[in-house]
Amino acid sequence: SSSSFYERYHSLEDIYYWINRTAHDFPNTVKVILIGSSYEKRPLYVLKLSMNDNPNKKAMWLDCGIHAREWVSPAFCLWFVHYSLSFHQQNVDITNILDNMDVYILPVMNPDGYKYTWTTNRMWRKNRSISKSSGCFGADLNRNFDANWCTEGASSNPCSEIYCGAFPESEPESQAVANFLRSHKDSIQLYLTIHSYSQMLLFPYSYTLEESDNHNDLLEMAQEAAQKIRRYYRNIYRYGAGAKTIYLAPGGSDDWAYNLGIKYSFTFELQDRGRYGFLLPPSQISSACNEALLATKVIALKVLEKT
Ligand SMILES: NCCCCC[C@@H](C[SeH])C(=O)O
Ligand SMILES: [Zn+2]
Ligand SMILES: [Zn+2]
Repeated sequence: SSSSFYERYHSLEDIYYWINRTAHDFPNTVKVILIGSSYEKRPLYVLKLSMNDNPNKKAMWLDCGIHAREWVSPAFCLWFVHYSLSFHQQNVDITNILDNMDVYILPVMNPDGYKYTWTTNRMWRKNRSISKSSGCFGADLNRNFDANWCTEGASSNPCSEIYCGAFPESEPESQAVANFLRSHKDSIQLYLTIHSYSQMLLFPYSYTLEESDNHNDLLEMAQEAAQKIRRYYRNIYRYGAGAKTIYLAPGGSDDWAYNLGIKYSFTFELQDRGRYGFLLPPSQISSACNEALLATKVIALKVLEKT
């Protein structure tokens, strides 16, 4: 049954097929937008979910697969699209969200890295650009954005797992996302970026211990989401500003989107807390994605209340 499709990890080719098949099957609500290409010239496809053409609708952004080895992340983007298309008009929460917000979904932000984890090195994190001087590959796309770029919590060593790149947006993948968000910043009110693992709901800032101006709003939203996950799924998610809750991490997509003006910006770290880590078994995809879906609903509904 189709539910088993969404409870498995899929190769990059399968995901590209799924993207085009979904747009073909739902021509009135799903559009494919090519926002750029990866270092190895693979397409960066964004799916736009739009349930109606209300003129002054706002939007939210959801990206997955920025880090190659975090396979449950793309699994959630597919899960979210399937759930939205299957339960719009049935589930009151997703109906409320989709009636009032378009959703831009980037299922695999780092296709070269994702492919590499399927063919060569399951634990690869970065993209696959090459630094001629060092002969090492890849920049950490979540350190490559123009937000306190390459300060403490990133490395200027191209062989490091947290290499910040040659300069901000030096990588085609982060440049494509930044360009799209810049050109849609007036309509996009919520930015979500999906990672694994450690079960955390994080918000700006990660590049400094300073609090963001709407820190209390963001804290309340993350807290409510974590409390709902605890109540409905009996699972524990920590929450808070990134620098304090996980570690200092400059050049992140969430901090950059926040400073661009997208004042509701979150990084989700999905299951688990280390037992399997990045190698989360497919049998846990549904629980991980249901938890992420609940957090997404709570936060998106609160954004609609507040704006
Ligand atoms: N923008 C930084 C949010 C906090 C760190 C998130 C993790 C996900 Se693997 C990281 O990029 O190291
Ligand atoms: Zn990550
Ligand atoms: Zn992580």
